[in-house]
Amino acid sequence: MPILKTQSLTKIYGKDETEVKALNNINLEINKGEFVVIVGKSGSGKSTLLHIMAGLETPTSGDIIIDNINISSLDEKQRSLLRKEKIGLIFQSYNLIPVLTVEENIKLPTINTNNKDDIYVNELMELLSITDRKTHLPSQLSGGQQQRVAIGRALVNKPAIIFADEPTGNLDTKTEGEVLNLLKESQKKYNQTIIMITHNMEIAKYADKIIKIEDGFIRE
Ligand SMILES: Nc1ncnc2c1ncn2[C@@H]1O[C@H](COP(=O)(O)OP(=O)(O)OP(=O)(O)O)[C@@H](O)[C@H]1O
Repeated sequence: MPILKTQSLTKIYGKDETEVKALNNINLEINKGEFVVIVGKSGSGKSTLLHIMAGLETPTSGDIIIDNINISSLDEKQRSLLRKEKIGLIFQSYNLIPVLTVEENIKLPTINTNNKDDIYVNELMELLSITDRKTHLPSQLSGGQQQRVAIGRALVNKPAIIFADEPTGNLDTKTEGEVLNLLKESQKKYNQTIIMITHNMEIAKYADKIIKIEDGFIRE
């Protein structure tokens, strides 16, 4: 069953001589529980596609359907609620809140939800090996530890879909392996869908589906 579909998705930036067609008529179907990677050269449209599928940017035309809901038909408030409930986001820049501790950063997406599962927060911190840093601030952590906090924050609401833009781009090989294993464990346990941009063909090998983009077009 598809959890996410795109229909004739097109994104045009700029106008006239500065016009860039970043996405051209993209039709995709991604099933529940799939691990999907998006590959393609720099500037091919990967981030644009990921941001639009995650509801962070609007397409110029076309639709995104998540769990049978056409997100184009939602207003910003409804879209933000859907993101909170169904989507986890992991970016290369960690976007942690500097004045909040590790534990508070992880719990941030649970504010204003009924999700008050402290046992799961503790379990996540254990899995991420950051329990002993839970009262630390992001500035007191290494890059890899900060990324693990960002992953904890993305997973805390047990989202149906996790969007990740090169989540291991800044990590050493060992931490990269740990982070990927953690994501895969979570994916299996909660039947989550992972949609990840990567330049790393080793990661792409583990994917159920590879989406290749070239100049805004999907190449099968
Ligand atoms: N806000 C913007 N305004 C104008 N053009 C943009 C904007 N964002 C992206 N583009 C253009 O759209 C195209 C696709 O960009 P996108 O960031 O999606 O590529 P990418 O495949 O993610 O690249 P990279 O691997 O370098 O991150 C590029 O030609 C880029 O210059």
